Amino acid sequence: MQKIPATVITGFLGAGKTTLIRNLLQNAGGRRIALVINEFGDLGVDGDILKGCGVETCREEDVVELTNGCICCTVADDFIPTMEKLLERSDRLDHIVIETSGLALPQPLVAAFNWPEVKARVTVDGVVTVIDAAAVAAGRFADDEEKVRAAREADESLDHDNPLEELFEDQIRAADLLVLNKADLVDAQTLAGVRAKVEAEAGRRLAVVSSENGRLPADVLLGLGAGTEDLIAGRRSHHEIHHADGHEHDHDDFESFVVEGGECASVEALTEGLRTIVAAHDILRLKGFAAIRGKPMRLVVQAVGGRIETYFDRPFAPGETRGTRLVAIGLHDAMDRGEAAIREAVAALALPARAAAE
Ligand SMILES: Nc1nc2c(ncn2[C@@H]2O[C@H](COP(=O)(O)OP(=O)(O)OP(=O)(O)O)[C@@H](O)[C@H]2O)c(=O)[nH]1
Repeated sequence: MQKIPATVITGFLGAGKTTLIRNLLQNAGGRRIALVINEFGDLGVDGDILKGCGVETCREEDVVELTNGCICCTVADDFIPTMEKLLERSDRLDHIVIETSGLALPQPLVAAFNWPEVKARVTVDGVVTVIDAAAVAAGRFADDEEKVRAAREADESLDHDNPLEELFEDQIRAADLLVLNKADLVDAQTLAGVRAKVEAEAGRRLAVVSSENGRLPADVLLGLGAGTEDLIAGRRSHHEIHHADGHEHDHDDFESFVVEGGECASVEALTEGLRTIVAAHDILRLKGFAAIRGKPMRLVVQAVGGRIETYFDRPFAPGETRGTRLVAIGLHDAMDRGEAAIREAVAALALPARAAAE
């Protein structure tokens, strides 16, 4: 029996994984693709967006959402049973695509393909790591070396591990293909610099392509034939190197919560308000849905750092609450400190209830 190929799409929060998958589904050339989507945070935004993308070959039953924690930590409880269920109808599947959460370490997930139940039937076609070229160029994943040096001088015992930097490096190390996405936001020279940086980080030769909005032919993303489950032991993460004692990997460094508010006056008012909130509280990622007075459609809201995008995707369903629901993700300390203020500020963006009802 031929094994079903599975592609793991990974990359940091907001790098463009869902956008790339959406494009892939629209250009799948008739392939029947099942999607497994894992998100950090309790709001299934990516699944909701992909289910609503209107691609005929992507049926609702082919999209499985895993929102019960980060996929790399719930492999046994969630991922293996999900794969087994998908395989029950494998005769109708050409490919499986797995979108990890932006905070996942790909290594434990890929290693899970060596579990006998899965290994007999599926092979990892490749790990595709999506990189936000603009964020790399802006230094989001690198420490300010001057600051680190000063902090170390002040306290020699300081254990330097920037969680963003580590995750970024681990996701690159796991890759068979690197996608330098958001190429539209940087110039050619900057893109070349980003490429050199990630190639150096990978420490081995691997394919690198650039993209705008994840637009790449399906043949570039699928059919790598890497068999990554057999290679992953040689691509160890920082975590595996530092915690060989079996210490559980968790996501203590990051935190997420869902914030809610009422209808807003306009897209501009909402966007400006959110921009201020994101900056004031160092929110890394904010995404979800909102309602604008007088507009029957639901507004999708996507913030990656200070860059905010919105679009209306579908009418509110009868009985569906018209309001703002956003998942906010950031470093644990910043989010803990800011939670009450963030909730209050998002709630304050809404029109007074009476005006909203008018
Ligand atoms: N300018 C620009 N924006 C992009 C590009 N790719 C994605 N985006 C935007 O970046 C934001 C995040 O994109 P997503 O595809 O949701 O990113 P993600 O990696 O799935 O995010 P998480 O699942 O939250 O980790 C959205 O507003 C996208 O429209 C690109 O190539 N250029």
